[in-house]
Amino acid sequence: MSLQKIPATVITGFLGAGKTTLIRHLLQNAKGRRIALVINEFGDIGVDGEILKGCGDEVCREEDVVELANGCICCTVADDFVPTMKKLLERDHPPEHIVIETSGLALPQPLVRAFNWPEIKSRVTVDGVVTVVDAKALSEGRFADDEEAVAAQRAADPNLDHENPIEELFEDQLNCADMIVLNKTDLLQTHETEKLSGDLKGQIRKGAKLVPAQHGALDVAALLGIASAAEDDMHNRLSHHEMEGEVQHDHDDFVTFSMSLGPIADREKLLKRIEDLIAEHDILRLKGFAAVEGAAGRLLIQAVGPRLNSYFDRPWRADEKRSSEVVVIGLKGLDRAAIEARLKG
Ligand SMILES: Nc1nc2c(ncn2[C@@H]2O[C@H](COP(=O)(O)OP(=O)(O)OP(=O)(O)O)[C@@H](O)[C@H]2O)c(=O)[nH]1
Repeated sequence: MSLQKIPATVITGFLGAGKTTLIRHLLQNAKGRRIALVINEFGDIGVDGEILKGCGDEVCREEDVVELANGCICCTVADDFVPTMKKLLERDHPPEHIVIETSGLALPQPLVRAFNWPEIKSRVTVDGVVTVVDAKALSEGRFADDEEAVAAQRAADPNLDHENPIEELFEDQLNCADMIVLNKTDLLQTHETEKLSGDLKGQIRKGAKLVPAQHGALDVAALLGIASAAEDDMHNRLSHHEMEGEVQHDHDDFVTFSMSLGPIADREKLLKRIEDLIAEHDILRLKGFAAVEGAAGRLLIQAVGPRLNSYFDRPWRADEKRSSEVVVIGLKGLDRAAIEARLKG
C-alpha cells in the first residue's frame, strides 16, 4: 500500500451554481485518472448522480459514484460520510482521487473537519475546496440583501435579529474555499464579470484563487493538485456559526420536497406550468426528470432561480421505470400544497 495520502477535492457552492456541470467536465477530461465521486443531494431523487452516470461508462463508471441522500452531508458526517469514505478506502483498487460534491445547502466546514477523523486522516487529505459561484445570480443580487428592505424591517422592529440565510451560507462557502470558480460568465458582459471579480476579491480569504468559467470548463491540472490540506487550516475558514461559538447549525431556513408527476402528455405545457410556478413562488431550485409520452429519451428539467432549461439527456433504458420526478427547494414558507397541485396540473 502506498504511503501517499489520496487527495480529495470538495466541490461546494449554492444551489444550481454549476457543481455537477463542473464535475462532468472534470470527468470527461480526467484522462484515465481513477476518480471516485461522493455526491450529496438534498431530497431523495438523485438527480446529480443520474446526470453524471448519464455521461457514459467510459467517463464515469457506476460503481465510482456513491450517493449520500440522507440529508445534508454537513449534518450527517459521522453516520454517512465517514463510513462511505472508509468503504472507498477499503476497496481492492482504491481511487486515485476522490471528488465530493456537497449539496447546495451544505456548509463545507463540518465536512472538511471530518478529514481529521483518525481513520480518514491517515489515508486522505483535502486537496482543495472549490466553491462554484453562479455569477449571473450574484450579479442579480440574489446573495445580498435589499438594503432598503432591511432598513425598513429594522425600523419597523429594531429588535429584529436580521439574518439572511442565503447570504450567510454563500459567505460560509466562500470563506472555506481554496479556489472560487466564478461560473456562468457566458451570461454576463465582460465588464460585469470584471466588476464581480473585483468585488469578490475583496471578500475572499487571502490566498484563495478566483477563476472565471463557463459551464465549469476548467483545466483539470488547475482544479486538481492544489494540495491545500484544508483540514489543517480550519481556524482560517470559520463559518458564521463557528464564529458565533455555536456547534450545531440547522437547515430550518430552507425546505425541500420531491414529487412524482406521472407520465407527461405535453412537454411545453409542463414547462409553462413550471415557469409560472417559479414566477409566483419563491423557488430557489427545481430539478428532475420527466417521462414525456411518445419520447424515447428522459427529459432533464433544470431551474435555477428564474432560469429554466430542459433537454433529453439520454434514452430510457429498457430495464428502468419511466417516471417523472422533481425536487423543489426554497426558503421556509414555500407553499408546498399549491406548488404540488399546480405541477400536477
Ligand atoms: N448558462 C450557463 N448555464 C450553466 C453553466 N453552468 C451550469 N449551468 C446550468 O445551470 C444549471 C444547474 O447546473 P448544475 O451543474 O446542476 O448545478 P449544481 O450546482 O450541481 O446544482 P445543485 O446540485 O442542485 O445545487 C443547469 O441547467 C446547467 O446546465 C454556465 O456556465 N452557464
